[in-house]
Amino acid sequence: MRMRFTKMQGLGNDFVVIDAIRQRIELDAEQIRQLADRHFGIGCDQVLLVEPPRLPETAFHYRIFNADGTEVEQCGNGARCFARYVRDEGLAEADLIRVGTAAGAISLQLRADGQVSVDMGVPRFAPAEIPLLARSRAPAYDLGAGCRALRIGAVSMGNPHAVLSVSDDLEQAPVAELGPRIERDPLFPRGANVGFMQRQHAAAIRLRVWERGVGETLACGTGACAAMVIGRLWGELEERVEVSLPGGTLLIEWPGEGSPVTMTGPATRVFDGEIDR
Ligand SMILES: N[C@H](CCC[C@H](N)C(=O)O)C(=O)O
Repeated sequence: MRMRFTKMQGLGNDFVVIDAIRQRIELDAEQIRQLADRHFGIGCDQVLLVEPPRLPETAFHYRIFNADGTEVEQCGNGARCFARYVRDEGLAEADLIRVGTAAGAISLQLRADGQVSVDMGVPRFAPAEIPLLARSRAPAYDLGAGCRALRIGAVSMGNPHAVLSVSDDLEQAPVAELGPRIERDPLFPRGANVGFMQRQHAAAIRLRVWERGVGETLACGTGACAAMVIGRLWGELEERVEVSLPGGTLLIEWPGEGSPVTMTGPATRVFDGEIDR
């Protein structure tokens, strides 16, 4: 049976977007892995499903699957692509689109300049997926990862994030070595995305992210939000921060605790296709 899809990307974090409103879609973890495979499938970091709404006052349900087949709670770069997709496909007319996710509802704002702003919701410091935070609200934690004690911040953007501050050259950061170890550390029973943040000044950071269920990606939207929030809690960042990732730059705004985080950046359609499934 043929399935239509659209390949999209947000700062090089790439997606296979599937309309599950006008197509009947049933995909198990193995089929997701096959679609995401960069040699035997289409290739992407995440598969995104566009579904009819489930939550009140939302226009769609937005489902996210990592390349390893796991379904997750939130994806920031994917949210911007979701907005662009439903608009281009004529599934939505409004510039402001409210969608439901496994982490609750978020608002997507299509802007006149072609970028998309997303209200990513209020960061959570004592969520079930990071029980460590329930024990203490200190924004920084010492974590013994092997022989090195690391200073680490942890926050949920609906999905779990660990954030490490890196003082020296970000290109030399041990992303491939420490990323998977922290992703699977018992402190994060549902796994974690791991951000390596280098502060440039109070309004700019550089960031690399080892993503749960994928590995290092060219950009991570929720990771950019998490890093900015932790940096701000550490008293090092202002409320508007440019986050430079290997794939490009996001603007992250957060007034402070109890307020939602806003992420602004691009969303690009790459090609449409069909695949047998
Ligand atoms: N790997 C993430 C999901 C995708 C997040 C990322 N692509 C973004 O833009 O936020 C997780 O397992 O929570």
